[in-house]
Amino acid sequence: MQKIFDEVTSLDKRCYEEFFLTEDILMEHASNSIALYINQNLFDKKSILIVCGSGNNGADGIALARLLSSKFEVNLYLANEPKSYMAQQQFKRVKALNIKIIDEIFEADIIVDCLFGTGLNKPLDEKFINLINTLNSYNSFKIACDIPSGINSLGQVNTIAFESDITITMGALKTSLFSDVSKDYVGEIIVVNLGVQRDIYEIEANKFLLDESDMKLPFRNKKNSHKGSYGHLNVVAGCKKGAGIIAAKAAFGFGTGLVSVVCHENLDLPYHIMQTHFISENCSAIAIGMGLGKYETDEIRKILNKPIPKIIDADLFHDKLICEVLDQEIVLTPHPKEFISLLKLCEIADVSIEELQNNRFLYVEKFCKKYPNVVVVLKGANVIIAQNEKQYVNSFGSAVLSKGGSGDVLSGLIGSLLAQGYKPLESAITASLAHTLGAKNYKKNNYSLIPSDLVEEIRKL
Ligand SMILES: NC(=O)C1=CN([C@@H]2O[C@H](COP(=O)(O)OP(=O)(O)OC[C@H]3O[C@@H](n4cnc5c(N)ncnc54)[C@H](OP(=O)(O)O)[C@@H]3O)[C@@H](O)[C@H]2O)[C@@H](O)CC1
Ligand SMILES: [K+]
Repeated sequence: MQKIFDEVTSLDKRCYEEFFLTEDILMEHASNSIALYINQNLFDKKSILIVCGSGNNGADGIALARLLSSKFEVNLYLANEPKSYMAQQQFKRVKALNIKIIDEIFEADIIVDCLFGTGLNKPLDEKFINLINTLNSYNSFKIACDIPSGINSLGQVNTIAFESDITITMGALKTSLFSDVSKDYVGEIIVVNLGVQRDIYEIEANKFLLDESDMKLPFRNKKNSHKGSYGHLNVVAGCKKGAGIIAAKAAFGFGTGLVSVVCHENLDLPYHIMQTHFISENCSAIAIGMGLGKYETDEIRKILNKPIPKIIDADLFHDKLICEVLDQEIVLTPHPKEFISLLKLCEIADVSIEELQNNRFLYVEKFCKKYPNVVVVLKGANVIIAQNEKQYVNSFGSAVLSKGGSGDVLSGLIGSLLAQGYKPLESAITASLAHTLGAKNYKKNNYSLIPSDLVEEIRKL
């Protein structure tokens, strides 16, 4: 996994003060890294439009123009006068080299967006909205320098942002690149060094970007084992029984030895899934909430109070009952609408979905501060998995998963690992990664996935 930082100004400052690097050295590495990417990956292109703002993001772009000027047809556009010290220095250098500065933008093979980076500090005015709109309309290969212009430090987009194919970000990953809103703008994200290796540039962090290697699939090491060695998951089914059945099938395919659906009515289940009317004697984990609908509160309370690992989903996030069990080390898998209900029930915040989506990391942090034992999996374009002070981002998700039933598969996967004895946090991380990477492997198209396809792909991981 890779560290993510809310801000990097203090990390840049540490480079000056502790490693005696200058702003100029850092910037030369920043601009050189973009030049290197273009030289190595886009050498067949001819023209480049570099669009610069007045601060150091703009300065990166002006330096880039100097580095690429003899190899490409470079068109440098300064949207505002260079204002920061480094922007003025870089400007002096390109002027001395007679590099072409254009007054009007036009489409080029490559666009590099150097309008605003970490310094965006107010909403864009009409001039910049129009400029970014025009850039977005071009059919060029689009590179964002550090951060797509228009995304602020909290990962919010006020009106518009640059839609990049790739974001080359300086020094370390930033939280703002992983808001749900940012997902439509950042493209592929590449981190480059600023004169010291990344592990030296970076300090301790509480946020992490998950990599594929963080998925620890439940491979079996014991040769002398039987089905009981791999746990017994009980999935509590409610009114919408399909949800529980989808979860049960996913859990079975993910390695749990035995899976039973708990339901008072007789169900038509696949032959390998069992049915029980009450929680099984040897139950090693419970999945509850999905499709629950109307239920007998006392019965659910009794189940929730059993000292057995649990994954809780869906309808229970709208019931005060949930607050009674938040001291347990349980896994909760709310989507944004369910999470705002949970925040309200727990008297943490009464906010709209928009407010939550604009500040996902913040509200997860507030929740985990109050309930440090709970593992939260906040669904979204970038899933946040959190416990206590640590937050993990799974950015492998895609629109393929935006379907009824996808969440039930996830609950089943988490329940499966809990039943097999994995810890709640590791269960949530591996299950979430398997869920999104399985969906990524579904190659037919991005609209037709059904839960059984997803389970099939996950079984092949
Ligand atoms: N520090 C380092 O060592 C290194 C830094 N590096 C690079 O520096 C970047 C950060 O630079 P930065 O701090 O100068 O901020 P930046 O993003 O250029 O924006 C500030 C400028 O924009 C203006 N402005 C803001 N909002 C606006 C708006 N809505 N509409 C209009 N104008 C607006 C603002 O104007 P002002 O507020 O002063 O009026 C100011 O002039 C960072 O992302 C990375 O790319 C790398 O080279 C590595 C080494
Ligand atoms: K930018």
